[in-house]
Amino acid sequence: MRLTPAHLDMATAALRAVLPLEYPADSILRHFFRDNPKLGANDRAFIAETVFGVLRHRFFLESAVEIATPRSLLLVYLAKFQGLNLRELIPLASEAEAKWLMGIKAVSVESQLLAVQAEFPDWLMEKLHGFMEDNEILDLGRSLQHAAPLDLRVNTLLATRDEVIASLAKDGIEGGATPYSPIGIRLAGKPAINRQELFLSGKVEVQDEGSQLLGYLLAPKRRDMVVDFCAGAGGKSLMLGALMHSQGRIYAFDNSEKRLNNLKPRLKRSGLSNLYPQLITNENDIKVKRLTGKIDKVLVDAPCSGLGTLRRNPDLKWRQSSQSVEELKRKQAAILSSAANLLKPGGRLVYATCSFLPEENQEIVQNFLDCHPRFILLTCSELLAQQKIPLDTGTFLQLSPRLHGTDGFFAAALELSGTEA
Ligand SMILES: C[S@@+](CC[C@H](N)C(=O)[O-])C[C@H]1O[C@@H](n2cnc3c(N)ncnc32)[C@H](O)[C@@H]1O
Repeated sequence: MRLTPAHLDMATAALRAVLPLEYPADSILRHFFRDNPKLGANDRAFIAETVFGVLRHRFFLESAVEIATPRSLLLVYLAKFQGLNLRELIPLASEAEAKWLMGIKAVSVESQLLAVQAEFPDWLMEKLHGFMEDNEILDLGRSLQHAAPLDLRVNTLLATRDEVIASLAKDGIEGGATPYSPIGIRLAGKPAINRQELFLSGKVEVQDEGSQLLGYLLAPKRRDMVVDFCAGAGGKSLMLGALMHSQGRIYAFDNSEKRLNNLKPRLKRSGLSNLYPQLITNENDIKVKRLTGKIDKVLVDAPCSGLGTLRRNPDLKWRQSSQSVEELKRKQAAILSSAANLLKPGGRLVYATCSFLPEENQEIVQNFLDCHPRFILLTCSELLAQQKIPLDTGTFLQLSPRLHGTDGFFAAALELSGTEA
C-alpha cells in the first residue's frame, strides 16, 4: 500500500484518540472506525496495525523523539519498525521532521536500557526482576512486541480440521494445522474471517491455540456436568461444548452481563444445545452455591492482568499496575475457592490465567492447596499426553509466545481426591 498524507493524518488522529489509554485501545479504535465509516478495509488495517505497533514500541519511540506527539511517534515507528525508507517518508514529513527522522534512523534499540528494549514499565520490571534474569526479561519483552497470529478453532460438531483448511484454501486463505491443538488452525495473514461463510455457519471460531489447550486439560466427558466459572464471551465454553459432542451440561457463569451477551450469537452459530449461560453477581451467588458438590469439571479462567496477551493488548501494561495486580490476586483466590466447592469427589478443576506473573499463578494455586488438603495437583504434561498432545511444560502448563507461538497462558490442574459416593 502506498502511504499518503491522508493515511498519516488518519492514523495520527486514531493514535491521538487511543493514547490517553483511559479505555482499552481496541474499543477506542472500534469507536474511531464507527465515527469514520468511509475508511476502507485497507485503511482500517493500516491504522490498526500502526496504532498497535506504536503501543508495542512506545518506550523506545518516546525515548527517541524530542517531543512525543502522536504524529512524531508514528513517523518514527514507520521508519524504524515498519521498514519504510526515508525516501517514502520524507515527502510526507515537514522539513524539520525530515531532519530528525534521518538522525533517529541511526539510533539502535539495542543501545537502550533493558526496560526500553523489553518495552516494560518500571512497576513490571520490578516484579520480573524478582524471578527472572535480564536475558530472560529481554527475550520475554521481545517476544511480546510482535503481532499475534490469527488462530481458529474448528467446531468439531460441524466440520473437521481438514475440511476447514481445504475450504479456506478454496477462498484463497492460507492456513495450517496448529502444532499442539488437534482442532486449531493458524492463518498466514489476518483475513476478515468474520465475513466468511465458515465463520457465519459456526464451523470456526477465533481462539488462540493456547486457550484451546485449556479445554484439553479439562478434558470433559460426553455426559459430564461442567462449569466454566469465568466464561466471559464463552470462547472456552463453546469449545468444551463441542468436546462433549453437545451432550452433558455446561453452565457458563460470569458476572458481566455484557460479556455473556456476546456469547449469545456465538452459541447460536455453534449449534450446541448443552450450554447454559448464567449471570451471577459474584462467586458467592446462590446460582453457584446450588451446584455445590455436583460438578465433574470446573474451569476457572480467572480475571487476571492479561500480561500474557501483550501482543494483542499492548496497552495493558499502562492499564495495569502493582495495585491492580493486588486486587486481582484477591479476586483470583476468592473465585478459586468458591469454584472448588462445586466439584464432586474425583472431579477436576483447571485454574488458568493469561499472565506470566507467579503471584497470579503458582502462588494462588499453592495458597489454595495449603488450605485445601483434599485437593491434589495433577501434572499438566501427563494430562495433555493422555489427549495425545505432546507438550511438556512440567506440572503446570506454561505457554509463551517465544517458545510456543501462543499467548502467555498459565494453567494448573487440580483434582478433588476420593471417589463419588
Ligand atoms: C479471563 S476473562 C474470561 C475469558 C473467557 N473465559 C473466554 O474464554 O472468553 C475473566 C472473566 O471473569 C469474569 N469475572 C470477574 N469476576 C468474576 C466473578 N467474581 N465471578 C465470575 N466471573 C467473574 C470477567 O467478567 C471476565 O469475563
